[in-house]
Amino acid sequence: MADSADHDSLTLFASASGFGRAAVSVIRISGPACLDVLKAISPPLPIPRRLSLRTIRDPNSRDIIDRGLVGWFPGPNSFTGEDMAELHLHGGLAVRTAMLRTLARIPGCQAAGPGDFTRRAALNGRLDLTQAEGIADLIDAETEAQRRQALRQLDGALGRQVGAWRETAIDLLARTEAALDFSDESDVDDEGLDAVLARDAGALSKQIQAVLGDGRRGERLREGFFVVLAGPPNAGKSTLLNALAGREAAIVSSLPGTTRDAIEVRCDLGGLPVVLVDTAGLRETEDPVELEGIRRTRRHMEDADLVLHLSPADGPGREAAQRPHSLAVRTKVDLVASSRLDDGLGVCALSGSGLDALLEAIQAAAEASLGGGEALVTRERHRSALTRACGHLDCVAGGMVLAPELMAEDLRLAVRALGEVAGHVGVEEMLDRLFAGFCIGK
Ligand SMILES: Nc1nc2c(c(=O)[nH]1)N(C=O)[C@@H](CNc1ccc(C(=O)N[C@@H](CCC(=O)O)C(=O)O)cc1)CN2
Ligand SMILES: Nc1nc2c(ncn2[C@@H]2O[C@H](COP(=O)(O)OP(=O)(O)OP(=O)(O)O)[C@@H](O)[C@H]2O)c(=O)[nH]1
Ligand SMILES: [Mg+2]
Repeated sequence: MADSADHDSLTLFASASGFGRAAVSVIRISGPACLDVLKAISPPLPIPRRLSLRTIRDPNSRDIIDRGLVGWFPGPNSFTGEDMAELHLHGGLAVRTAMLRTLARIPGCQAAGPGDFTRRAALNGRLDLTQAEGIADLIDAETEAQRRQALRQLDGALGRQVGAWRETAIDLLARTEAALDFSDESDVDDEGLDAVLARDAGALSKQIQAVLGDGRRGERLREGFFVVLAGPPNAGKSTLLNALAGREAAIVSSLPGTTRDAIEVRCDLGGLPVVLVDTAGLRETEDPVELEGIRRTRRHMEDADLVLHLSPADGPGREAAQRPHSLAVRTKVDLVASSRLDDGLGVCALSGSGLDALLEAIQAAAEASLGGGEALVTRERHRSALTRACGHLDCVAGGMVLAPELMAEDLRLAVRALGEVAGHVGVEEMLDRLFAGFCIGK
């Protein structure tokens, strides 16, 4: 965080393309010194918003750093709203290091922290807080459904909806305050106004609650659908995880009690983010390490969106599904004659037989949980602010008994809670929290 109220005079720079080796790396610069920096390192100044090939030099030594493409984006029509520049360099480690060092030596320039560019965009009114979150989610999106949801939020879908609710609440507040102002004028009949306000507040609360009643799909799509592989030691949990992941993520052995720590593998099932968790086999044991592993298994099973109960086909009968969100799966079906297999899910992780049907079943469960329409609420932050707003609106809605002053206060608190979502209030603090999870250069 290089920014605070009086730091806008600083010009920030950072690699916008990470720190690995690549064909091209992009360095972004934003702030009042941009124009002078470009004139000093890569004259002449390019035509605005058109990448131009330039020799880029250290302004003091005149040493050539690289020959690259330079972009000049004068404010206020830039991503941050400030003057901005981009240097598209060869993507080598030494090139980037030399460039960043050179920029750091230019007076008024400072290396940006995580999220600093987006923070400036938000503080300059180019984005609201929900759109800034959309950017963070878009960068983190690993699957198609996550990408679409993030893009929708970046496009302002949540911000617009909450903005409209806030306008409605402001309107209710204005009507209440008008009634308060005129209440001592005996000829103004505000009899019945309370009832109308209560009804309108209740209607607004219902609208918000309808959106909140989405089964947390938006939040869960960001987190992923958690599938826990559970069952007795040696059931073949780790072998199945590896087969599903397509790599040797977990250690497999014929010794029961091999897996102790939970092992997570992220995958993409039909565009949905699924996290497979291999766990320690459940059994009675004295081994303190294994006991801890089993304790963790139980915790993972409680938190899971879906539990696969694995049991070897050559062992005792199929376990009945213990919870609604669980599936019984027989493993090692190669060990028994096919005539002895029941109709349920069965896999042989060694040959891959049955894996497609299992993946289909997992995908169907993930679709039932995460799919089914576009969620607006994507973070607990949104949910808690909207829930608070509903609480205040419901006080007004249920409130023939409330004094108009108290109605006004509840409406004010509802407006405030709704304002938090897009960052009309408390924006600095929210930005700090959000950008703690951002990457540098964004
Ligand atoms: N090279 C490069 N690619 C990039 C970005 C970038 O900053 N640089 N982006 C960075 O996130 C994303 C694109 N987002 C952007 C959003 C707004 C503006 C911008 O200049 N907006 C101005 C002018 C718009 C116009 O001319 O149509 C504005 O909104 O006023 C640029 C990029 C992804 N790709
Ligand atoms: N024949 C056959 N053997 C299997 C199959 N899947 C796993 N095995 C074997 O079963 C043994 C146990 O496999 P693991 O995957 O380590 O079992 P686990 O459930 O993870 O066991 P713990 O981590 O100890 O709880 C290993 O020797 C595997 O090679 C299968 O489909 N068929
Ligand atoms: Mg194991």
